[in-house]
Amino acid sequence: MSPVFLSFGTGVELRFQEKLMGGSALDATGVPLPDETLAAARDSDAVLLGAIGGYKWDNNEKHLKPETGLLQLRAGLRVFANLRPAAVLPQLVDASTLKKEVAEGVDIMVVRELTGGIYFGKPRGFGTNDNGDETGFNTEVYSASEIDRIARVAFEVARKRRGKLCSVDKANVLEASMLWRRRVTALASEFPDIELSHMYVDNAAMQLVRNPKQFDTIVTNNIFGDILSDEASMITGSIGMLPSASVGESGPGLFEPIHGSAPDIAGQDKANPLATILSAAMLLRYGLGEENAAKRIESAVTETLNQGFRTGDIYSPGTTLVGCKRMGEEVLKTVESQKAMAAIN
Ligand SMILES: NC(=O)c1ccc[n+]([C@@H]2O[C@H](COP(=O)([O-])OP(=O)(O)OC[C@H]3O[C@@H](n4cnc5c(N)ncnc54)[C@H](O)[C@@H]3O)[C@@H](O)[C@H]2O)c1
Ligand SMILES: CC(C)[C@H](C(=O)O)[C@@H](O)C(=O)O
Ligand SMILES: [Mg+2]
Repeated sequence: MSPVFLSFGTGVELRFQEKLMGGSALDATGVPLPDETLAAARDSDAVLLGAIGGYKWDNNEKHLKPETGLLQLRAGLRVFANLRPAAVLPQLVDASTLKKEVAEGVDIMVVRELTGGIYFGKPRGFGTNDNGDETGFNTEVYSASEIDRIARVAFEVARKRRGKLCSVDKANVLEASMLWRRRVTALASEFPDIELSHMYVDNAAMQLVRNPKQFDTIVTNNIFGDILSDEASMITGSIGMLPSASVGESGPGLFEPIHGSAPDIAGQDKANPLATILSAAMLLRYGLGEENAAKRIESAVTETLNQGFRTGDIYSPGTTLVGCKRMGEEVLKTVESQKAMAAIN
């Protein structure tokens, strides 16, 4: 596709290129992440990713799965730090499955390690044990430097928030977690202003629904971060609300909703587009340093919710049920009217 230019009304002009990955890339090229896509992503200032996956490719061999393409993209861009904010918007308290007094005011940032751990550790594969029984195996492995770099990001993130960092691990059982806890604890002396705590992941999963307000910033490994961020999303009302930003030491960041392709509702105009729209806001903020443009998108989302528009996943009585397309159009309308207001003032 040829580049598309978009004027943003804040003095920001973006040039877009669309590239295939995941199932669409598999169908068109036979691989989930074509070289051309990775090269274009590396050559960009930031990458916005649509959710991948679907039943059609679920039984593919591992190297031909859409998910493998996503892991290759994350690794290829070296975006080891995945920020997943889960904040309960006042307009959506009623959409939370938790009681109002538990959900109200929750504002958590999950800092998930994204390019290491069991997702990438070797050895992995299938085999046969001494009894002739088939096995499947993966390896949870972290190096000290991988832990240090994600912990540093998390301490810095906590510093810009409420100064509390909870490191989540399984150090009562797993060696990789024992090293994790030791390194995070050692780093704490560089951040004396941050209140560091540690929690086992099983307890953290429970505490997130018991009393989520106790959390400010959470730092954890790849797989625990995957699971806990989905859990945290439900406190906010829906996984359809949660954006994410993945960043590395240099190079473009990767911005994507935390949800998947929602194949159970595909083609029904039901999906909530706000997680993706809010990922675009994160792209502007963290990827391009365009804070004003990011705020403009976020306030358009807030305003659209204030006007009462809701997709099915965040619907509550008294609000207006709309589909995915209409929700997107309403956000766009709000951006346009804010742009017009800004031009008048
Ligand atoms: N980053 C990604 O691209 C990503 C993330 C998670 C899962 N996946 C892939 O997506 C596919 C489906 O996985 P899954 O069903 O476990 O997870 P999913 O996140 O796609 O869906 C889980 C549930 O949440 C609902 N949901 C998700 N996004 C929604 C939205 N925007 N609005 C309303 N409801 C929404 C779905 O309808 C479903 O009931 C799989 O192939 C999986 O590998 C991709
Ligand atoms: C699709 C899958 C590879 C991915 C992950 O496990 O990281 C997804 O669940 C996510 O949370 O982005
Ligand atoms: Mg996930």
